[in-house]
Amino acid sequence: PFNHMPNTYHMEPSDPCYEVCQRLVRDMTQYGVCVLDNFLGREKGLLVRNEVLNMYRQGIFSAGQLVSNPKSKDSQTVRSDLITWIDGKEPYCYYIKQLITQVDNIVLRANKMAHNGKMGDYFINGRTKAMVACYPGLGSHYVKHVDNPNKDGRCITAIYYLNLDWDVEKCGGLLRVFPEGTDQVADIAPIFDRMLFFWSDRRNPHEVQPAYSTRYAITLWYFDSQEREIALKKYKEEHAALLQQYSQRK
Ligand SMILES: Cn1c(O)c(C(=O)NCC(=O)O)c(=O)c2ccccc21
Ligand SMILES: [Mn+2]
Repeated sequence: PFNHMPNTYHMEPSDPCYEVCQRLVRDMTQYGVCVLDNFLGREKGLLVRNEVLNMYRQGIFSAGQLVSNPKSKDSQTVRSDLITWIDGKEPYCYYIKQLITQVDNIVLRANKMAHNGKMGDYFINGRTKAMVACYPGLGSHYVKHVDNPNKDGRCITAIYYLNLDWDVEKCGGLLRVFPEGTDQVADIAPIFDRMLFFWSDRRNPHEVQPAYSTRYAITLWYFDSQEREIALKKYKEEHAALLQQYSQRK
């Protein structure tokens, strides 16, 4: 979806997104994580938040995974995250689509302006749909994991948080990142209008700690063109082999 961007992209320092893109390149290169606060500004942030709340009220979110709570004897299940995937063309996602376009522009420009024309040695040429996630409180959480442990093509995770007046002491829901190669952890509160980027691979295991208020976020995963191409090829070969086996069954 990026062909609308001219290839030879030259960024004017006057361009408002210039310093944001510089920040992104610098932080990703140095830490592999980048936090940008007041990303859209309050007014636009609230418009995006309202769209997500309306989606939730309309029951558009599919039932999240049920995590049976091993600790409780009555095997009560703690409902975990609720998610829905959108491409932004849906009628009720006008402002979410604007957010997505804004993030696309920044990631693309950052990728192009990085020293050797690539950020983190990736060439970004696509992304997933947007995953809108809701943790319905009640201790719902997400266990420690790596987004892309096996080279499925995703190189950058981009998360936009929508939670007004979020107090981690009261509400929990902290994102804890365990950057590879250090004992230091990065604790990121899912506060309103905060944009977060991090490398999707094994460099950044992370967990969502139990949330006690409703916690909303919108996630985009950006693809490295080469890694994605190889992953798709492998996927097609595995698929063909499975069909072959199946068609030969007695
Ligand atoms: C709901 N949710 C997630 O919240 C995260 C995740 O890491 N979130 C980090 C965060 O919200 O701060 C995920 O990585 C994830 C992956 C697949 C399906 C659902 C998922
Ligand atoms: Mn994750």
